[in-house]
Amino acid sequence: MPQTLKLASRASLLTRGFPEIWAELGCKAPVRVIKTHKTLEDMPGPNALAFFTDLFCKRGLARLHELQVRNLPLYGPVWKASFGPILTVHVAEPSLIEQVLRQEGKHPIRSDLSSWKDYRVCRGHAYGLLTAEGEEWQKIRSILGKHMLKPKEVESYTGTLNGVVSDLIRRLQHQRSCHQQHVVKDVAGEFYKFGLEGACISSVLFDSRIGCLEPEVPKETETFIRSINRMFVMTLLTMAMPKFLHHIFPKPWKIFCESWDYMFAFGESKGHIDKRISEVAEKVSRGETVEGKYLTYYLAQEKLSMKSIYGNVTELLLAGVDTISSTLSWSLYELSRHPRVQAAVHEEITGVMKGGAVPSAADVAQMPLLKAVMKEALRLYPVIPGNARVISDRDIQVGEYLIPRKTLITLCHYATSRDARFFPEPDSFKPERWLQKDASHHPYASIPFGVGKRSCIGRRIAELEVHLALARVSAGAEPALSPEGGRVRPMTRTLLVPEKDINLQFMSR
Ligand code: HEM
Repeated sequence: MPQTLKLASRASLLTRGFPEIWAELGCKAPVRVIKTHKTLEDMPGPNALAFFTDLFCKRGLARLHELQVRNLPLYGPVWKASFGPILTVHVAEPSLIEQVLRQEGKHPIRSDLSSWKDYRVCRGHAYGLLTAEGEEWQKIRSILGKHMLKPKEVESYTGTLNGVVSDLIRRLQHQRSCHQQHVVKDVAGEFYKFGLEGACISSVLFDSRIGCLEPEVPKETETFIRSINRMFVMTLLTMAMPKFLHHIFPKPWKIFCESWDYMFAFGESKGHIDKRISEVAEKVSRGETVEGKYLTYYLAQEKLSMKSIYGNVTELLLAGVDTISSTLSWSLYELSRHPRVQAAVHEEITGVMKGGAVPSAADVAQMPLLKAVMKEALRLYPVIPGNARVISDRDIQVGEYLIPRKTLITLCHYATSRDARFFPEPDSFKPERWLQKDASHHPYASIPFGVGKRSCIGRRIAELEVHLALARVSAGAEPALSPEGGRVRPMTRTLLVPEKDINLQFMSR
């Protein structure tokens, strides 16, 4: 009974107002509505020991995305869990994710507990757009946003990107010619190199090529990609470990720092940035017009310090590699498993690219099914399965809970994008669902690029890059699962990536 009363009083609306005073003044008493909320204490969730056991003893770190799906029916759409020293509130309902994002404020914070930031502080490196906060973030965002978010600006990268796609096609042809059954092993590995060479990376950032897609891949490219992988593996581990454990078990933090060291050194030591900036400065001083678009140049134009430019370039390099690779790998993997969809996509592409081997951005705009393939791949395999927000200046209401300021809030995108209420047959690859107007698609159920001020700044470049590559690869060859390849599932490595190699057979059309 006391418990019932307690709950009733929490959930009820209390009205008070000293009516006699208002009556004396000849007015009607205002109704003051005081809404009470549930607190963190009332929130359900796995106990710390169970969660810890799940994470460290049952390969839970790699299955974090699955835990989202498992916990939703157990605890409801909002639950709390301790991730090492960090208490995090999980939100797994689109309307509540929307509620969080609508309250994120002027300078949204993704996570203020990141080991990424600790590393930068430790080494004296500057923050880039991914890690910067407040006014600093706003400044970089508005410089880069001018060139990365405007459709017309992004379209102008088409030629450069198509050049990189041509190299990718040559590289895939070379790889498959080395195999009797035309199999390309570990396509994600190939698309890593494509990501690194592509879009904002070498061409767009440096306006020069770095040879990732040559038959002989430069050693430093391989090391750079390996460093990204190792850094992502160590990110969750170093965040989940309380800081004092870094001294007792130093290896994860050491590997984490060494990986970042290499990534920072990559841009600097190769001299791309300095070389390009001084070339441009010389041209400007001679009164010549500067051609070629690359983001480093714009950052330098705005008089950002070299330290800040290195920080940004390193983070942009990083942001464009796994994301592009995973999206392309899953798209082709699912097309290989669904020959009927593949045939329809091929018909669409050849209908638009009549006779022409290289599509333009305008051509891609006429390929709704191809674009739906990318959307569906990102719904099933969102590269960032659980994004985060920290609202630092005030408590916010999320559903029936009042979340104290500075709480880490995990947005469970993997769970919402596999929720049958919003996507019937949620585990099936059905790109056509994006072509129908369906009221059940809540706009926040599948948001692979995030929404709002802090959403992915590379979205338009990434979409163009993936669409151009998918169109060319699908036009020229028929991807199929390699005879020995089985089902490939996703795993969390901070980002969602294929658990094992995806090996695809490419038969010429
Ligand atoms: C399919 C590919 C991609 C996906 C799915 C993706 C997804 C995301 C997501 C979910 C975020 C976090 C958004 C948020 O917190 O609300 C993000 C942020 C970001 N992405 Fe991407 N991304 C992709 C490709 C790229 C590329 C190619 C670049 C580089 C050109 C890039 C650069 C960034 C940057 C710099 C941020 C941080 C933005 C900020 O904090 O203001 N992304 N991305």
